[in-house]
Amino acid sequence: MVKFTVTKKDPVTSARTGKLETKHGVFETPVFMPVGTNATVKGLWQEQLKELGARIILGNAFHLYLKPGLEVIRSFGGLHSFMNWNNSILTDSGGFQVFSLKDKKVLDEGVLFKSPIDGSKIMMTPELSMEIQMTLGSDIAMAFDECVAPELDRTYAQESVERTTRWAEKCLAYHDRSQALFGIVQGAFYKDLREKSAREITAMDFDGFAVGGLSVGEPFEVTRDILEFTTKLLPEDKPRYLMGIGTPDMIIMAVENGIDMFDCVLPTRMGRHGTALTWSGKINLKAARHKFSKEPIDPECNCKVCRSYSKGYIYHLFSRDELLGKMMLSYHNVHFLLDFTDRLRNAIREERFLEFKELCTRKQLIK
Ligand SMILES: CNc1nc2cc3c(cc2[nH]1)N=C(N)NC3
Repeated sequence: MVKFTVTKKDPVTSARTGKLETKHGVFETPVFMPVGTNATVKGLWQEQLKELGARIILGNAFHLYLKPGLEVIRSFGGLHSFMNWNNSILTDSGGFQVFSLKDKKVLDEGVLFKSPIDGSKIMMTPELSMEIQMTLGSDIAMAFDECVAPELDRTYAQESVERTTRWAEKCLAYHDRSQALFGIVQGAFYKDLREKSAREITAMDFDGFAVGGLSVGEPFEVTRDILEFTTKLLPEDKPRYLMGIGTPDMIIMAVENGIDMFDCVLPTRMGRHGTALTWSGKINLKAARHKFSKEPIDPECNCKVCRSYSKGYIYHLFSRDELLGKMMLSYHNVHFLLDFTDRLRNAIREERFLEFKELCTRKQLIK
């Protein structure tokens, strides 16, 4: 179970702060959740995540079911002890991952696909997704949903919303509620389908609600328009989670519309490719202009990397494709987003949300 309370509402926008309690601790929202797909946030040790202040991370039912598999996870007594992480974990249901596979068959009882690991045939059903997440023992599990490519026609999008609703009912029927269970609202970019999905999903007894199917390459204005419309249809007293976002402009837009939780692979993925998030925008540490730089990545950042290492040194590490460069940027980027979210939360608490948004615009952190 999770206990969620709204602690402060912004007087002008739908932004709010809250407190979310799981059996692995209490943390404040809005909260950024680093993604740890294969039981690791790539490039960081659990101790580093802790020192950065990460209070909840993501795991993934699909990936962990394929490897190491339920037998291993069960023998360790669940994901927390397997990876020695005793803060909170939210596990995604596999909905998004399965739909990213090219050769799959969507049936009413679930999705038939070939394991990308050994080619074996697997039928991922709502029940199996629940079984996996209960075995993982995460604090928050996600319903098994169908994520459709936005360009699919409206007819298919409607069928998909109906399937997601039926699968949500099956998840609730099967789940033993030993962990919190969140529903996911779909509907692509059709407001009437978003309304239908939100009405059907929020009528069910979920502990929180996610908005799925956004930030999949659509223009920022489309994301904002659909998000603003959909979030207003979600209950105020339960956590609202926008899946898969994590750049400053998306975070500000999501929180302004009343979102409490968000996750993204970007900080570590960008880190591995040499891009650093800073308070004056992104910089590419593979660019030769940094070769002689004695400066930190970001003079406004107080993370361990910025306190001890220069851009010239990190440029060198990337020029030799050294592991340490990737690890340092991953560390810095996760710190940046956690720190950004902390400052955003404080701004809401002190009724300075729009001022903070204005500051981010001036710094060209957001459009
Ligand atoms: C852009 N990234 C992203 N969008 C998502 C959307 C979803 C998701 C994960 C995502 N990650 N997981 C689901 N179970 N459904 C919707």
